[in-house]
Amino acid sequence: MNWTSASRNAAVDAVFDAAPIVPVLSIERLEDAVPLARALADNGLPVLEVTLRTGVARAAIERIVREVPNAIVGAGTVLRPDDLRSVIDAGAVFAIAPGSTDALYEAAADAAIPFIPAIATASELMRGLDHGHARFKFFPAESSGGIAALKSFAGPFAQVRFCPTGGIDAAKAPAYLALPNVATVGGSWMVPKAALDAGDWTTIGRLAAECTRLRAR
Ligand SMILES: O=C(O)C(=O)C[C@H](O)[C@H](O)COP(=O)(O)O
Repeated sequence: MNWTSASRNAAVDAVFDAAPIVPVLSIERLEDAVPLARALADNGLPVLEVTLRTGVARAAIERIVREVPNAIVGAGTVLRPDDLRSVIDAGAVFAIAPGSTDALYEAAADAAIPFIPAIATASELMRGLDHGHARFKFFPAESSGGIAALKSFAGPFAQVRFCPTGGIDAAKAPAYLALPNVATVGGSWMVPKAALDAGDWTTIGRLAAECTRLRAR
């Protein structure tokens, strides 16, 4: 794919606009991947960020892609060009990073799937704009200025849309979603570790359903 700014923005917007909240997942046991993805996607959160923080992450992406057709599966914690290539092979439909590097921007320029870099400062954002990106994860959102920072970015960078992630929970998400430059919000609060460890898909499904009501404000 030879991305233009417009085609990349459109591809990322299709992901951003598919759900108000993006669960950020850290899957330790491969057998959890499909029931977890179903609990989320069947309760209104189809966009999933499966982080490459665990050994089974790529295999988890493959399984979810194969067995949960209503999920929109992306890979998170993509740090290097090799990560990008391997998640494309696994079937991820988007890739997202906690930051941004020249190496990743170069690898993303002709990658088969859209890449969503993260920024925390105006200068990082401007480097992304130079590479033709106008859709970013804002990470780590809460500790990088949160709502106030996003309001400040809206002035000079009116064309940019964000997915703030990092330190956000159900109580904080509505104020982010109310900002015109916030498309969707990432977070892990709907997958509490105790529920995941216990295979309590009912609780995770209920928390996911609650996320879909956060946009109604
Ligand atoms: O691993 C990555 O690529 C990340 O960007 C980190 C995650 O986005 C945050 O860990 C979000 O998690 P919470 O703060 O628990 O909601």
